[in-house]
Amino acid sequence: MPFKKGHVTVSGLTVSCIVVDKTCKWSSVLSSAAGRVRGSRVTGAEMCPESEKLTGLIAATFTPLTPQGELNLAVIGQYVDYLLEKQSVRSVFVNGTTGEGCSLTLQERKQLAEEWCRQGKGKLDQVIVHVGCLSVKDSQELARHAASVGADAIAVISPSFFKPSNAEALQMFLKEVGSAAPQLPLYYYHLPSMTGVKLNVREVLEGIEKKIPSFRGLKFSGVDLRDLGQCITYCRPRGWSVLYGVDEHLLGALALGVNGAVGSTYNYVGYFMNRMLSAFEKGDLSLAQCFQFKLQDVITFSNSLGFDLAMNKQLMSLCSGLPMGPPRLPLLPWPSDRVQEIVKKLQQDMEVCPK
Ligand SMILES: CC(=O)N[C@@H]([C@@H](O)[C@H](O)[C@H](O)CO)[C@@H](O)CC(=O)C(=O)O
Repeated sequence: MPFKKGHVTVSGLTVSCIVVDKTCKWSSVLSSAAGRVRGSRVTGAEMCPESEKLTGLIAATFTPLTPQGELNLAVIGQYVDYLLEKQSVRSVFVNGTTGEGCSLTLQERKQLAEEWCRQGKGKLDQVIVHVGCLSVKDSQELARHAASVGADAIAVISPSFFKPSNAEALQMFLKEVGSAAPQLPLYYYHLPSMTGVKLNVREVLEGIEKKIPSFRGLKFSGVDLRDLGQCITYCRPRGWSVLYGVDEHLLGALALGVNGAVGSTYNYVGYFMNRMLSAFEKGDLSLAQCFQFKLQDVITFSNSLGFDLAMNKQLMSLCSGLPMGPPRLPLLPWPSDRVQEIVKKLQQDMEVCPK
């Protein structure tokens, strides 16, 4: 794929970027390669080829439940088509925080992973399955299963009840999980606000490729941009992906060089945030800022109403028209009129940036 090395001046700062040939699926400085063909495997510790990298917007998927609170797998097929056609989002992160993964049984997580891989085959670019559990044995079981159903990668969050006391302990945990699916790219999912595990991620990365040949990068859902920058410095020469997970901070992370983003809002404003990526790629910082500021307005407004996963899930149902159903206990649904207020705010804010 022909790349043109381009130089764009962004408010006096010269940003050298690879302008990917427009025929590429994601003509974005983020991807520097089209989404890879699904189903390829890790072949060893060599540098990750560009085409293998996880890039662009990745939707952290919600888990559809019936009104009785049971899995509603029948929705997944429509969900895949909705993401592709309405949001221009081509990859998913399944059973994560947004998916209430830690509130599901192992069996339910396996059923979801299998259904997303089945429905996404030939349609989605990447199906990443989150396999992290409090128990290393459970995580290994989910990793083995993810490999057996054709997932493209696995991600692992740190255990959060008994927490790793240092970077080495976390590396050992990740190594044990990765050993159950040595052919699958493995990503460490850093989410300190929920796990309480605040280990410096750059320290977790030190020498990890020697212990985990399948390690391929990070999903960084934290706000420590110094640590993020240090991680990018470590990952970039190895060809690994650094995916950012705080949607309302994404533009700052893009400036540091993240390869892509995983988040809940890309389920319903993915089309909008893709426009932010394109503006950033073209060096139109003021337009990119417009998109980011608008998402921040919406998140700030939502937070004032008590925004949590339950409200986010109801918001997804209203925005997409897909029946996401109730949250699982201990989360409780919110009054619908409160969620409607966010829909109204979204509609007002998300259409005001220049076309
Ligand atoms: C704590 C949390 O749920 N963070 C979200 C964000 O997308 C978050 O919903 C968004 O930034 C709005 O605050 C993601 O990082 C979670 C995620 O990627 C996942 O569901 O695995």
